[in-house]
Amino acid sequence: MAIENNPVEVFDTVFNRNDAQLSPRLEHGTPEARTFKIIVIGDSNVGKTCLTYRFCGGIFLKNPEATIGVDFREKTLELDGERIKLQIWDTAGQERFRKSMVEHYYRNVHAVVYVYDVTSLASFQSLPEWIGECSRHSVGPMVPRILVGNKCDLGGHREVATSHAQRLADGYTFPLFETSAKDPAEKEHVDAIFLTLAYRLKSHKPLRLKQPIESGGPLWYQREHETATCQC
Ligand SMILES: Nc1nc2c(ncn2[C@@H]2O[C@H](COP(=O)(O)OP(=O)(O)OP(=O)(O)O)[C@@H](O)[C@H]2O)c(=O)[nH]1
Repeated sequence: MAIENNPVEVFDTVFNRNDAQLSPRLEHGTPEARTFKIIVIGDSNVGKTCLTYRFCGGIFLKNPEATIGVDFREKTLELDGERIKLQIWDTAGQERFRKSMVEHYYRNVHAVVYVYDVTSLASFQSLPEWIGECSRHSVGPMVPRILVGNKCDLGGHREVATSHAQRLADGYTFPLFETSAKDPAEKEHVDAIFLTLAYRLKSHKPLRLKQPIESGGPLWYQREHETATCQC
């Protein structure tokens, strides 16, 4: 659900419904999918909207408008024979678009994706503030989180070294992914971000770190013996 109108109207139409209403019942006879709410947060312009579009729709949005309040997308996955629905809340990076709705982002959150832009040191330096904001809004320490460095296709303009990001991620014990919403070859890595969270939420098991697929290539994490198919 893209929210493009007056934020106040949007607030009324979306947020005054409870989570059950946000996850409509499936047709009779279809197994109900377990639903998890994932919020995607980080500075404006880091690519939060493009990452969620790449995962949910398989496309790259060239000229997305700045998110006002929140955009809301869903994707249903079948993981090891179980239907899992991810409600992905793409939140506004700009403070002026966040104020009235911030409490609602953090209500009943199951997982968090923190995004920075590898070509913007400032967006990386903001991460502790975003992480602190989650804590201030009672997102508990057991809520799975992932750190994502986006825009890896712009390698020549990189301002955040992988080693630097890895140190931060290790300090918080979050997995780190580096990827690009733009590069179609990176789609698998974008999917891996959300699938990693989906498996974690489904099983309540800790994430297990494995070696990056190619040394020097994008970092991502994979769980053994797990396969997924997506139903859009
Ligand atoms: N080169 C490159 N550009 C990207 C990538 N992801 C997003 N962009 C561009 O970065 C700009 C911002 O992308 P958005 O997805 O709107 O960023 P956002 O974080 O959602 O921004 P807000 O809605 O303001 O919070 C757009 O011009 C995108 O086309 C990427 O992986 N590589």
